[in-house]
Amino acid sequence: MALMLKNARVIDPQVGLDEVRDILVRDGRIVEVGHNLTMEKGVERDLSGKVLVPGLVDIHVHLREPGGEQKEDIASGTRAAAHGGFTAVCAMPNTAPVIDNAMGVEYVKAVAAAKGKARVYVAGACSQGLKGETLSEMGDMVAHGASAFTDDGKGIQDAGMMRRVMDYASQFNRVVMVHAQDNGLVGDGQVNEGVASTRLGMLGWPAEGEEIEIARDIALCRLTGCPLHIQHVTTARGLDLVRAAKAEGLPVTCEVTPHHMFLTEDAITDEYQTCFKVNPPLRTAEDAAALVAGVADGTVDCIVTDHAPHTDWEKDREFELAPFGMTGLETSLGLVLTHLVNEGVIDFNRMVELMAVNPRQLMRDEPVKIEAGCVADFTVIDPEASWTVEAHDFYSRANNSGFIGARLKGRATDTYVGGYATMEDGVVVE
Ligand SMILES: NC(=O)N[C@@H](CC(=O)O)C(=O)O
Ligand SMILES: [Zn+2]
Ligand SMILES: [Zn+2]
Repeated sequence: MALMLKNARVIDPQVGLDEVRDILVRDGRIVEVGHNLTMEKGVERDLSGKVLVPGLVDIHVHLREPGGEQKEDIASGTRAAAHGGFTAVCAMPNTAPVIDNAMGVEYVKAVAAAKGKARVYVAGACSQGLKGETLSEMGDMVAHGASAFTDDGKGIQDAGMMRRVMDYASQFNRVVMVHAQDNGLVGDGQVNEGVASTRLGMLGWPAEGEEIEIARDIALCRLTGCPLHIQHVTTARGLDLVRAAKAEGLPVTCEVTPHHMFLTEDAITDEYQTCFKVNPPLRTAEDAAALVAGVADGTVDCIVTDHAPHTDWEKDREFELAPFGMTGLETSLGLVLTHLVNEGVIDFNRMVELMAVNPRQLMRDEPVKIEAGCVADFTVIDPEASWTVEAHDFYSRANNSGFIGARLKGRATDTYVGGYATMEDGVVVE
């Protein structure tokens, strides 16, 4: 099938493009990028006033299938992705059962191929059952299509075990993505340790509970040479550690989430809103500002959502008993456009690097460039659309966003995966 996308402002830093262009697609790939293109037969769309970029990729998403389908499943989670403008996501392995062997990888891939509305990269666990004790079947998982490794949700407590994970993983050209959490320091921490934990009278989660593991894993990266990706960095000093590692030339990358950039510990009031209970916790305004600065100066490699859906009945209870996590797929782009691009903190080119180019590279996938021959994965953005985040608009099965009611400017209107629309005019295509 042929597809003609006309008159969008096409932005792609990989090919130095920021101009109005037409794009002709056939059989899932770009055939031509130019002016006044024509075709004989196919679907034509006029995208005047819209911005078209390489399809956005979120490499930190909890799709919850298998085992957590009451929160989300691969069908609903990838619909939320398409609705948020994402053409691909990386599914975290902390499901039930844990994705720690080839069969699990094959299962997620098969369901995604049958029911998904986005490409799904599968991250395999580093350790069996996320227990941090015995290596998972990494080689077998890579042979069956695993794109990266992580024990997300859990920090690997033992440094020797972490060293074995990195030694072993380094032979497969896959990145080890780490959830930096020292259990001895974090314990039953609920919120950031300091003003928030004192004010709310809850157990604190110190910044050091994250920073010490970041420092340790950077040292192990130096020892093993294994590419290391720090997940959801939340503190100024944690980001400084990554900055120094990069300056040293180590293969270290990192990600930040919109909620850690645009919300702080001050959001949690004496109403104890569980939608703000996330792992790692919301930090101080100074930390959030440092993350934004890192996004602007190049220290941060990717913006990810850590989309962590939960049911209303799990979240609607005492703060200490509610699970950690908030959703993000359907608010991420709007938040980044509103708070970073529209404010002039970053431009569209940098946004594309953070949300499309670098994530694909970390998944060891081929680049998607807006040039002939490349895969036709696109995100189309209306930069002028003003909208309010409302739970009833979500395609996700879950409502646990910390941004309900936020006024945003800019959103995805159309999403294309392999030349097929997964969202058109804001509606997910069935
Ligand atoms: N981020 C969270 O608060 N929760 C995640 C786990 C994780 O990403 O560490 C989850 O699986 O719910
Ligand atoms: Zn995590
Ligand atoms: Zn996560």
